[in-house]
Amino acid sequence: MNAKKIAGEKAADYVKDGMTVGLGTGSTVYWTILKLGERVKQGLELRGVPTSERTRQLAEQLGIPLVPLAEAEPLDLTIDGADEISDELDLIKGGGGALFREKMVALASKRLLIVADESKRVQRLGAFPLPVEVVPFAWEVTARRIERLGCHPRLRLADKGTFLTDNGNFILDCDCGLIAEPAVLNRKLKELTGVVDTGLFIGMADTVIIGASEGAKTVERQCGTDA
Ligand SMILES: O=C(CO)[C@H](O)[C@H](O)COP(=O)(O)O
Repeated sequence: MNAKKIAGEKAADYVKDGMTVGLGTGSTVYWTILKLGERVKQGLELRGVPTSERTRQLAEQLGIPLVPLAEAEPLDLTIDGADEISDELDLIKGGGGALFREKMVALASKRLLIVADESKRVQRLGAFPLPVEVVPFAWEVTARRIERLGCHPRLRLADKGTFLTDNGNFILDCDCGLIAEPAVLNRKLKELTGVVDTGLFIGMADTVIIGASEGAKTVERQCGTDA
């Protein structure tokens, strides 16, 4: 069976009546949103906060009531996918290009629940190129600054030209090698003018649900491991 589906559907069990929930982006949380759509049709009271235009469209098609982030804080829970999950439950996100809104919504939430298949678990982050959202103005200059931090940025392309985020920005996919100190790298990147945000989510995930054909495994953040 589809491991992403198993993890995604399991996460929907965490959503209780009356909750305000951040709805993540990607092919794993897709299954969560589908399940929530079914439950809303059966009477579940839920307010969703989408993390991308793609997710907004899906939720609207399913009849999930949506609310702008500015009117929703604090959210009870956000459910989202990830591109890499370390042993410390630090994450690389942004493979789908939604990292900025995903981070905004997750930071406004009491709890962040991540859904993924086993392939996303790593000992150390960095095999997956780190997505960094940058403003388009003189992006090459920002890329050069990132290069000086020891990363190799590559401009993300789409079918027709440069990939644009929902915020109208570019994504630089940065090969930084295996990242020894994710919090330090995150801080250095965020200090650069031109960088909007990075796909490093440090100390943010509370719970991870890993799907596998034999079922879903849940991993909770250990107290005291926050960055
Ligand atoms: O960060 C993301 C989008 O910006 C996604 O959550 C991440 O790419 C995982 O996606 P998928 O569940 O499709 O593997």
